[in-house]
Amino acid sequence: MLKKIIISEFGIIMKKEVLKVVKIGGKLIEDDAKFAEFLGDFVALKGPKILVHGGGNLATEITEKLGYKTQMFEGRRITDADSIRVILMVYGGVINKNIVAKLQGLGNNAIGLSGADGLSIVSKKRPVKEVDFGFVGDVEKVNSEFINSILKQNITPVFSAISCTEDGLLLNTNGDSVAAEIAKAMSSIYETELYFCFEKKGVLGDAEDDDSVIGIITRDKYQKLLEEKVISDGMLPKLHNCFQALENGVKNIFLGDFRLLKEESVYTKISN
Ligand SMILES: Nc1ncnc2c1ncn2[C@@H]1O[C@H](COP(=O)(O)OP(=O)(O)O)[C@@H](O)[C@H]1O
Ligand SMILES: CC(=O)N[C@@H](CCC(=O)OP(=O)(O)O)C(=O)O
Repeated sequence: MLKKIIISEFGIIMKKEVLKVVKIGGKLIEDDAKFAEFLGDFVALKGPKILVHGGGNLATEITEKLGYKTQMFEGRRITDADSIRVILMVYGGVINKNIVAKLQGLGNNAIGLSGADGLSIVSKKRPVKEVDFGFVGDVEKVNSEFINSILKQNITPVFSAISCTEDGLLLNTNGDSVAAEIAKAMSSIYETELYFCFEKKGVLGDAEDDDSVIGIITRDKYQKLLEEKVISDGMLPKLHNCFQALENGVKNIFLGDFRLLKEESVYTKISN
């Protein structure tokens, strides 16, 4: 058990157990060698852990093969009635089940979930403002007690980027948002750490230079990066989610590539 123990002059204070919430992006899932290395490191993590996966790339590929168009706006997919069917098949089906099976093969018991399972991630359809996102949800509630009941059985929950309304409507939800909302909700029970594993070694100061990783991003730095337009596309919701999580109880947040779970990896840390 990874519990932090602090010895003060008044005796021993037991701190909350550490929970790691790890998000893996769709592009990494498709790279067999990198994904295998990532899964090995994930399985080796001690203590309770949760895996959240994306799959945007594969969803785009299948959608286009079927002759439908893909439209993104500020890093989020505009999801019409045809797209949501593909999303459910790809995220909830082939990707989620393959990851769970791979974890089982590595001796790590796991269970694949969408937000509808145990009504674990409740969302609301994104209101139509400047853009109508269609079947896209914003998370409103995470059922932390249900998720904890799985962790307590030593089973790793593996979440796809699918949420569900109270009325039973399945909605596509940005995977980074799902991870951040789970981490926020679990912070009432655990000391929570959030890891975003994606294509790059961290947040880059220069999009052309893969080695220009910014070590620490504070809120002030984040505002500057936004103003200077150093961040774009999928990095916009990713960093927005990071600061939301930091302000809502998540202790530590890291962004990096498939090696992020290794001790010696290069990464960006999000800080106040
Ligand atoms: N400053 C930046 N540093 C790193 N990546 C950036 C930056 N600005 C934009 N990006 C883009 O954001 C992408 C990460 O977002 P996204 O594709 O949604 O990740 P994920 O693979 O987790 O889904 C990177 O692959 C990169 O193309
Ligand atoms: C609403 C929305 O944008 N949902 C995302 C969910 C998948 C995801 O986040 O996948 P990656 O992590 O691989 O980008 C999408 O459909 O692309």
